[in-house]
Amino acid sequence: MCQQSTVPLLDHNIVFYGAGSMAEAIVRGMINRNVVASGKIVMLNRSSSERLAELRSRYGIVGTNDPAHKTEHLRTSPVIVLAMKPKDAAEALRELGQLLSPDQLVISVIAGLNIRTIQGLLGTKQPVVRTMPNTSSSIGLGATGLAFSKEVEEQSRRLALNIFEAVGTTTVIDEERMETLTGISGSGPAYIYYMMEAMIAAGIRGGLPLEQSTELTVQTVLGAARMVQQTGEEPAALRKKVTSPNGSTQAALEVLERGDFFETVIAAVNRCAERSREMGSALEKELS
Ligand SMILES: NC(=O)C1=CN([C@@H]2O[C@H](COP(=O)(O)OP(=O)(O)OC[C@H]3O[C@@H](n4cnc5c(N)ncnc54)[C@H](O)[C@@H]3O)[C@@H](O)[C@H]2O)C=CC1
Ligand SMILES: O=C(O)[C@@H]1CCC=N1
Repeated sequence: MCQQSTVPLLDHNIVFYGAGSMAEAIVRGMINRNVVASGKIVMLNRSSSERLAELRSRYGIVGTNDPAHKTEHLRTSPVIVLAMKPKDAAEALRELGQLLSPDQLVISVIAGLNIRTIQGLLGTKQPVVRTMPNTSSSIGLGATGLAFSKEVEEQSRRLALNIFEAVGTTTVIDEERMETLTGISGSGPAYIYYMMEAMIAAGIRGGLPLEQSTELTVQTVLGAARMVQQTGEEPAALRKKVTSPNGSTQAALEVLERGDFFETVIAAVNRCAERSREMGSALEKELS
């Protein structure tokens, strides 16, 4: 299921446990889209007060790393978003499990960490939504995959979908496919940026100023994505329309083929998925 829609204002407090890039991307998107009043967003970060001050002034959110406030928010907020790195998750979840009551919804954005492990580390059969968003959520163009534990009731399911629909599209999948999805849309923006870096560099090496090379690259990527979206044509069909027989595009694509571009991208997606599983397994070991 893929959809994008405007949603009603959330009336819940929502705690972001970990206030890094991904948490900020979602918060920024939610505030931009007026999904929730900024005063209802609480961001907890382990170390840096500077980071929290920056987020408070940028978005008007409530940010704290005071232990008593943190405990109070974690105890009482109906929705808690786990947004720390996988390496920090086990400790945080063990601590969190002591504080939760059964109706609090836990939403995780952590790569590789599966629902069974989340519940195991919490030590409770908490309703859990496992998600994989991406940083484009910050401009409302995210793509988020979601899987639900069986404890998640319809209302909470809707709530989680509302949060991520507000910052882009949502795709509900079987949890077993979450690593593949991570390889495509979770990490995918980085591959596109890498391709853009190379195109910009090529423009500069060919004598274009940085600004022009960047503008041409950005518009090209944007236009290509929109063409696929708006024409409904397959990327391969659109590619063929650019490629005149024996022309310049064909010559360029032959170079990409010689570099095994297609299979290299697939190998990158697969390796990303495998790495997510490795991170998940490391966390699963914390259970024993
Ligand atoms: N950056 C991305 O594009 C995406 C990231 N993710 C997932 O999001 C999670 C966060 O990633 P980033 O935001 O990139 O990392 P980050 O390193 O920017 O942010 C994580 C933050 O969590 C804080 N933290 C760690 N342990 C904590 C604790 N016990 N209490 C409070 N705060 C704590 C850290 O101080 C840090 O500021 C990861 O698990 C990653 O797998 C998912 C999708 C995309
Ligand atoms: O690199 C990572 O592990 C995270 C997961 C998806 C995007 N960034």
